[in-house]
Amino acid sequence: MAVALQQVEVRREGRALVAGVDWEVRAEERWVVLGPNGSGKTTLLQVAALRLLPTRGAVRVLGQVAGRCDLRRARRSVALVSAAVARQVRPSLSAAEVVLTGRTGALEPWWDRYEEADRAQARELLDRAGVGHVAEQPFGVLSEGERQQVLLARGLMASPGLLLLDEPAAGLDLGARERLLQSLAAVATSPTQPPLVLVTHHLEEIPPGITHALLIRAGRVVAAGPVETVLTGETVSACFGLPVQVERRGDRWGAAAR
Ligand SMILES: Nc1ncnc2c1ncn2[C@@H]1O[C@H](COP(=O)(O)OP(=O)(O)OP(=O)(O)O)[C@@H](O)[C@H]1O
Repeated sequence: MAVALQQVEVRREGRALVAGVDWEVRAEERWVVLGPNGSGKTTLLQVAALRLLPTRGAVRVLGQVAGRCDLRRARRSVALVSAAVARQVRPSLSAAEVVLTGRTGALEPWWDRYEEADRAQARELLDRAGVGHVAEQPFGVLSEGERQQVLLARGLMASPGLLLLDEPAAGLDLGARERLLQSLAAVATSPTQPPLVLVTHHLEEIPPGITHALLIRAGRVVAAGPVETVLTGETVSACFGLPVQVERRGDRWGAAAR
């Protein structure tokens, strides 16, 4: 079991941001977490990333029990790709350095020593994502689409046991989104890659290979399970609070108001 949450609750300023969450992610599963703005998706991802301890409930990630393990060590096996990570990166670092430092989750190349094999792996990850040509460019000048590919490569560089992505396709144009979804699908469909959890607002941003979905509204789980049973008009309407029609076209999803 990669993630096991039992009755997890996170309270801030007297308010429950998430409550009563039971959720299990197995090694072979690839999850999408969907929900409206402010429903608690990022909070839940932070808990699964061992970056946030819940106020109540039990959290076990990759065999480590939160509150009973060395969190700094345990966190190293969980890669988190998010806008918060992107903001921490020094803009003058090259794309290749951003990926390379992902090996240990460092923010500066001088924090660690790297072998030639590490540098080669960073280059290969960028090539595989189709952004090898920006390897020597400063991260700060990259387009949003290139940046997301670099951040995904950085996450994979750590050879994580769990890969968590918070809204990776937000703000991307159609082409950049489709290229990122291709990279994500390659990870999601590979049996040698770790379990993956991807947070999004849009069914159109679900990459091929996603097997399970968790729908959350106002901090509570509306539905969780295999995509075929969870991504229906009824549950997605309940989650977003408006009547929507859900469509599946091949290995892609879509939704529109009814
Ligand atoms: N540290 C905090 N203190 C108080 N409230 C917080 C804190 N962090 C988050 N919140 C609130 O918790 C709620 C859930 O936030 P969260 O970021 O988890 O939602 P989300 O589903 O990821 O939202 P979005 O889709 O808009 O990114 C929001 O109402 C937010 O304002």
